[in-house]
Amino acid sequence: MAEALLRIDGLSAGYGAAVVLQGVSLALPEGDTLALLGRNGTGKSTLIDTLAGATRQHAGSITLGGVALHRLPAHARAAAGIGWVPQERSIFQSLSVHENLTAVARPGRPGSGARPWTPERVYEMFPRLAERKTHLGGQLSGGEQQMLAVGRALVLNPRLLLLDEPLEGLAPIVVQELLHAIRRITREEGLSAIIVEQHPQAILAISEHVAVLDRGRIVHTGAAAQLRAQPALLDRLLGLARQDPVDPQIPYIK
Ligand SMILES: Nc1ncnc2c1ncn2[C@@H]1O[C@H](COP(=O)(O)OP(=O)(O)OP(=O)(O)O)[C@@H](O)[C@H]1O
Repeated sequence: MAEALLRIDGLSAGYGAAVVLQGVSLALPEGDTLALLGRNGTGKSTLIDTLAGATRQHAGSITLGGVALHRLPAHARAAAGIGWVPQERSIFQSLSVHENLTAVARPGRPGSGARPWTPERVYEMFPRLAERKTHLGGQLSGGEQQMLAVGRALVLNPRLLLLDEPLEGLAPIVVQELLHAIRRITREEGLSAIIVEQHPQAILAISEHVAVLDRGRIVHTGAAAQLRAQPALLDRLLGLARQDPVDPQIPYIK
């Protein structure tokens, strides 16, 4: 891929002495979205967490816009351009929605040309959050907490958004709302993203690229549209029995 924003080379990482990811190499061009797929326990969250600096890296390099991310501690990675929405959402339960956003907001990136993300822009994207500005994080529904987690990552004005199972456990109507928002953020606003999801069709529909992990190694990379058009291959890569329909309850974005 030409002009990669993110480049991962020979990455091995895990927890303590345990190595989960082995020899992972990937590249992502600026403005594109990568769907990161794989069965349960294959290392998807470990890869996202490693980009955010929350695991132990044993080997390899990660560069973001030419900056050697792997040399930076976790707390410095937001300033380097990582906007992380972890699987457990991690919003501040005892702060209001507005305080959650203002507590972490950073100014836009000079020279990026992109309209900076502010709490007000997050409210435009998620009107439900605007209505609940003064509510505490802990009082929100699961869907609202996820919207707030995405909003908190956006106000960091990142170069790369990392979304770990953003649709997990949400009602179909909220899934649809979030999918539309994620598509706006990545397609219309052009923010680069890596999205881990258990609902492959939904996420392939809004991604340019796909990578599939199996037992900590990349077993497939390519165009998301191409894999989406090959359900048998997709099922095989995800270890699904052929007769299992892929996420039938999720309304897809066409
Ligand atoms: N904090 C941790 N300490 C030790 N091992 C862990 C930790 N988190 C995950 N693992 C192990 O790392 C491996 C990969 O887990 P990971 O969560 O990255 O998989 P995943 O593909 O994201 O799966 P899922 O879809 O279930 O979230 C698993 O064997 C898991 O048990």
